[in-house]
This record gives sequence, structure tokens and C-alpha cells, in this order.
Amino acid sequence: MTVAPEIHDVSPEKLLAPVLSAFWDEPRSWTLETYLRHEGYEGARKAFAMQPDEVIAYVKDSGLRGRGGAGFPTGMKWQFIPQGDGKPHYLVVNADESEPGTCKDIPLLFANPHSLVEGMLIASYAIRCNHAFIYLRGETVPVLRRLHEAVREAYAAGYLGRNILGSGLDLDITVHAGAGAYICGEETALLDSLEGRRGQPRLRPPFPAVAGLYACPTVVNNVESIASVPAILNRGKEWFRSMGSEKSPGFTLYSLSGHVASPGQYEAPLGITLRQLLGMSGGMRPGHTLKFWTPGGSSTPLLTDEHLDVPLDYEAVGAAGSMLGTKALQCFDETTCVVRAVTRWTEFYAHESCGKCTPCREGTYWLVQLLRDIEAGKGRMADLDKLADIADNINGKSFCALGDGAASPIFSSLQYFRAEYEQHVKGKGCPFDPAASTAWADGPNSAGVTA
Ligand SMILES: NC(=O)c1ccc[n+]([C@@H]2O[C@H](COP(=O)([O-])OP(=O)(O)OC[C@H]3O[C@@H](n4cnc5c(N)ncnc54)[C@H](O)[C@@H]3O)[C@@H](O)[C@H]2O)c1
Ligand SMILES: Cc1cc2nc3c(=O)[nH]c(=O)nc-3n(C[C@H](O)[C@H](O)[C@H](O)COP(=O)(O)O)c2cc1C
Ligand code: SF4
Repeated sequence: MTVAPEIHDVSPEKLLAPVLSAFWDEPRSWTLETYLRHEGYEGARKAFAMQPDEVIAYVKDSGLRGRGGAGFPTGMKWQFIPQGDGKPHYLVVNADESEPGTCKDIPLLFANPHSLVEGMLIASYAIRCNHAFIYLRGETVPVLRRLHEAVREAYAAGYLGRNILGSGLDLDITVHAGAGAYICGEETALLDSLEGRRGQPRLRPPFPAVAGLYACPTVVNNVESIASVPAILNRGKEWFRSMGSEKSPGFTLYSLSGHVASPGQYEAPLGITLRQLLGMSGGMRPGHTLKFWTPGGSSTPLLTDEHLDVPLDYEAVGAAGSMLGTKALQCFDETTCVVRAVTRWTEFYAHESCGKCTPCREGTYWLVQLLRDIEAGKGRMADLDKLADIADNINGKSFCALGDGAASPIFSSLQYFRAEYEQHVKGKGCPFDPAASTAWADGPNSAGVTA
């Protein structure tokens, strides 16, 4: 168990005061009329009373970190946009959300799209942008319709268009539906796709803040990052900092899924633990216990029941050997075969590899072949070292972070569950699937196989 050195404020009153999900249950929560009843567009009014650079400094001081997975400080990213350069500046909201287990942005957009539109107003004012884009995963047609309607309502009410609320800001928003590729969530592949090309990552640096959309300075931010900004402006950076820890302040959405009693979105301060979240939500499904989980989607190294008390913030999860990522807490109980879960994730990464670089294109293919053999009882002991070796040749040696993400489940499952891999090899089948092998008639944990 790892405990962060900082104090994490997860007091009950903080837990019971949701912000992003505050009125999701109200009928017609997505309309402008509902949003205006809940402090809607008040944050933008406060931002417009400040100078753009002051808004950037304010968001920077709040400590808000990007909610797309990497946790990069949002205000700092905005500050990187060069000013007085004579070029157009763009804001692009990353709504591609495709990481396995990650499912917070889509419900947020569905239930409360105006929080994003207002956040985009504030961000655009700060970085001097007149044309902003939302790149949405195209399969989510109901969300696409809600976004179009929210943008239409905002134009009609004067929250988009010319000289918004007398601020001097002119802003248009384009909602773009992507064709559905995981790699198009990687920010530079997203920009290529938005420009009409096949989505493949670009070399960084230059980062988008310097040369992004149409080679102009561009802020790319996750949906939740931008949707969190209005409340920060409206209620104050001190209020935001009163939650979470010094380096990971504020509230966020945690997505609980898998073998839990009540899967769903849980809003809480950064630094809450999985044990507390399970306590709030009804725990694992009755009669079962936690075996392993991901803190932030399948690209973050998996953790076990030893890590139930790790504060869910960037520092503490990192110190525990994983990453907070998208806070997609996929929980698996003792009935789950870890080899099977890792095989499915690896098949996903192999399928979604864009093919641009050799370590990821070839490596993910070979990982799948080895894992399928091991899962089917046709593997050899030497294959376990081969798995680790291939993962090592992908990790940190690929062109973009998809490769690193594909290596994470391999490393971490071998670290915590090597014995289970060995059971598959020695028993010539999956110990969780009695039909696959006669060697495991007594069940998965009674085979007596040692390393
Ligand atoms: N939300 C999802 O569905 C999903 C899917 C897959 C992966 N992810 C997450 O994506 C993350 C990896 O993304 P990444 O490769 O963009 O991370 P990154 O750390 O390279 O960059 C994060 C952000 O900070 C900016 N940045 C970093 N250094 C900068 C600099 N020096 N100057 C200007 N800007 C800078 C980048 O432009 C980017 O916007 C992983 O942590 C993973 O959790 C999320
Ligand atoms: C393969 C891959 C897929 C990604 N998919 C998403 C995504 O769907 N949504 C997202 O916000 N970030 C995604 N990212 C991270 C983005 O590249 C980028 O870091 C993020 O949009 C920055 O926003 P933030 O600073 O607000 O988190 C992905 C990264 C990789 C490597
Ligand atoms: S790591 Fe994979 S997804 Fe990323 S550029 Fe290389 S082949 Fe494409």
C-alpha cells in the first residue's frame, strides 16, 4: 500500500457536492434553460471582466491538470500559445474518448454539453481564438445531436457569434464527427484527421501549442478539462484548490466499471481511494472480491487489491507503479483470467495500431500471437520472457504513446500474476475454463503449480 505524503480532502461534504454531474438527473439537463438555472455562463462573465492573460494565470494558479490522461497543467498549455504572432489561434476539444474502460466525456457531453461550450468560450477568450473545434467520436450519434443543439442554442442566445456578452470576443464553434479510430484521440493524429488526412501521429516537438491545426498555435484539451473551467472561474481557484492535493487539486469524474455492484460515473476530489469509491458505490458484486483493476483505462499498468488505499491522484498512482490516466477504474474479481483480459486488450491495441512505426506495428502483432497461444494452452515457459522482451522493445521506443499503453498490461500482469501465466503453460489450458483443460478439474486456485 502506498500513501501520498500530502493530505487529501475527501470529507463527506466534499464528496456530496458534485459539480460536473450536479444536475445530470434533471429532466432536460442538456438544455440552455437548465444550464442557466445552475450558474450557467457565470464563469464566462467573470472571465470577460478580466484580461485574457489574467484568465490564463488564474487557470494556471488553480492547478487544473488535463483530464485526457497525461495530467499536463492546463493553464501552462494555454500560456504556451505565442501572442502577437499574427497567426490564427485554435482551440480543439478532444472528444474522441476511446480508451478501453474510459467513459466519462461522452456522458458529460450527453448530460451537460453547455459546460463544454462555456469552457470553450473562456479558453478561446484567454488564448485569443476565434474558431474552436470539437472532435467527437462519430459513432456517438445521440451525443453529436446534443452538441449540435447546444451550439445552436448558444448562438441563438448570444453566447457564440460576434462580440459575445460585450466582451469583444468573436467565436465560432465547429462540431466535427470523426470516423472512429483510437489513434485519432492522440492529439496530433486528431489534428491530421481534422485537416482531412488519414489520422497518424505527427512528430513532437513542435507541440500543437506552437504548430497545431493548419500549422497554427493550437490548444488541444480534453472535454473534462475544458468543462471544469467555468466552475473554477465562477467559484474561485481557492475553492478548487480546497479539494484534492497540492499537486493534483480539484474534483474529477471517476468511471467505475467491471465486476462492481453499481458501475457508473462518480464525481469526487482527486485523492480519493478506490476503497472509498467502492464504499460509496456498493462495492464489488455480492460474494466476490477484487483481483485486479486499472486506475486509468487499459493503457495504465494494472494494480491489485494491495493498492486499494492508494490516493487516486497523479503522484500517488505514479508512486504505486501505474498512472492515473483517465480515471477509468475497471475492476475485475477473482473469476477473471488475467491472461484472457490482457489478451483482449492487446488485440485491441494491435487492431488500433496505425502502423506508422515498427515497434508498435510488429510488436503488438507478435504479442497477440504469443498471448493467444498461452491462453489456449499452447504456450511455452520461454514465451513469458519473450512477452516481456517484446513489450520492452515497444515501450518508450514507439512513435507515440499508443505503444507504451500496449506494453503496460503485459508488464504489470507479468509482475503481479506471473504464476497465473505459468499455470496456463503447465496445465496446457486456461485454469478458469475447465472445458479447455482436464488438468484443472479442481478449479483455478487449487492446481498447486509453483513458479
Ligand atoms: N482519453 C482517452 O480515451 C485516452 C486514450 C488513450 C490514451 N490516453 C492518455 O493519453 C496520454 C498520452 O497522451 P499524450 O501522448 O498526448 O501525452 P503527453 O504527456 O505527451 O502530452 C500531454 C499534453 O501536454 C502537452 N505538452 C506536453 N509537453 C509539452 C511541451 N513541452 N510544450 C507544449 N505542450 C506540451 C501535449 O501537447 C499534450 O496536449 C496517456 O497518459 C493516456 O492516459 C487517453
Ligand atoms: C493513442 C492515444 C489516444 C488518445 N485518446 C485521447 C482521447 O480520446 N481523448 C483525450 O482527451 N485524450 C486522448 N489522448 C491524449 C491526447 O493526446 C492529449 O494528451 C489530450 O487530448 C490533451 O488534453 P488534456 O491536457 O486536457 O488532457 C490520447 C493519446 C494517445 C496516445
Ligand atoms: S506507436 Fe503505434 S499508433 Fe503510435 S505511431 Fe507507432 S504504430 Fe502508430
